[in-house]
Amino acid sequence: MKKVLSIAGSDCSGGAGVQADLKTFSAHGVFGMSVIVSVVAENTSRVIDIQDVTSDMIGKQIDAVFEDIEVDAVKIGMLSTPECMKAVAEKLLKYSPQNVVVDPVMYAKNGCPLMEPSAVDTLIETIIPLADVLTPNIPEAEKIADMQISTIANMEVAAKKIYAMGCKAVIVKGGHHIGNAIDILFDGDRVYHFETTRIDTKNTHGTGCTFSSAIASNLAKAMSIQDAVAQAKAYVTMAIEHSLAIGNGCGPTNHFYNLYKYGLSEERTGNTK
Ligand SMILES: Nc1ncnc2c1ncn2[C@@H]1O[C@H](COP(=O)(O)OP(=O)(O)OP(=O)(O)O)[C@@H](O)[C@H]1O
Ligand SMILES: Cc1ncc(CO)c(N)n1
Repeated sequence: MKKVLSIAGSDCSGGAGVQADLKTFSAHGVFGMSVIVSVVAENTSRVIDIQDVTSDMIGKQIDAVFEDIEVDAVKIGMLSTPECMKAVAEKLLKYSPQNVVVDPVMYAKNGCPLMEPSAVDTLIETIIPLADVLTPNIPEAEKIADMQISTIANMEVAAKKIYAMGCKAVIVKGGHHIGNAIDILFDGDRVYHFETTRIDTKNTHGTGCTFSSAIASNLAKAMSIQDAVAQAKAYVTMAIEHSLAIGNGCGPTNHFYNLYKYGLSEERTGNTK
C-alpha cells in the first residue's frame, strides 16, 4: 500500500486540515500519516484560536515518520509562522521525499487568517522551492505573486510567476472566481485548464485540503501530474456535490460518497501489500 504523509494543522471540527487529509487518503486507498504543525480551535463558522506546536516537536514528528516508514508522497498544508515553515523545510531538505504537494493555506473558507501575513516571504524562500506541486487559491496566488487576479488570463500569469519561484508545477484554483470552477495548471511547459460547472453550495470547507491530498495520493500511485490533477478535480467535485450541511457555517466535503461510489478495488489502491 502506498503511504502518504500530511504535514498540516488540526481542524477539530473535522472538515479541513489534517482531518480532511486523512479522510481523503483513506478514500484513495493509501495509508495516511500526519504531522501536526498547529492545533486550531475552529469550526464551520470561525477560527477561535491557533496554538502552534514547537519547532522541536514538529521536527521530531517528521523524524519519527521518516526513520521508520518509506513515504510515497507528502502533502503540506497550514504553516502559520516562519518558525513552522523553517522547521518543516529543514526536515524536507534532510529527507528529500518524492511527490511533495504544498497547499499554501492563508485563510479558512470563512475568511479567518491561518497564516501570519508577514510569513509570505519565508513561504516563498523556504517552502515553495520544495514543492513538486503548489496549489494556491486565488487570494493566496495574489499574495504570493503580488498581483491582482480577476480573469482567467490573470490566473495564468500568476501561475507562471509563481512557477518561477522554484516549484515544479503550480495550480491556481478557481474556487474563489465566478462562473465555472476552473483550475489552471502550469508545469513549466504548458498551461492546462481543468473545468467543471460551479456547484451552488456554501458547504466548501476543506475543499483545498481535499484537492491537494487527492493530488498527493494520486502522485503516490505514480500518476503523471496532469492525470493526478484531473482525477483529484473529479474527486473534489464529487466531494462538494455531496457536501454535508454540518454546522452553521460552511459545511465540509463528503469523502464517504467517493468511497462508496468507487469502492476499494485492487486497481484503485495500486497494490495490496
Ligand atoms: N462551488 C464549487 N463548485 C465546484 N468546484 C469548486 C467549488 N468551490 C471550489 N471548487 C473546486 O474545489 C477545489 C479547491 O478550490 P478552492 O479555491 O475552493 O480551494 P481553497 O480556497 O484553498 O479551499 P479551503 O481553503 O476551503 O480548503 C478546486 O478544484 C476548485 O475549482
Ligand atoms: C487546520 C486548517 N487547515 C486548512 C484550512 C483551510 O481550509 C483550515 N480551515 N484549517
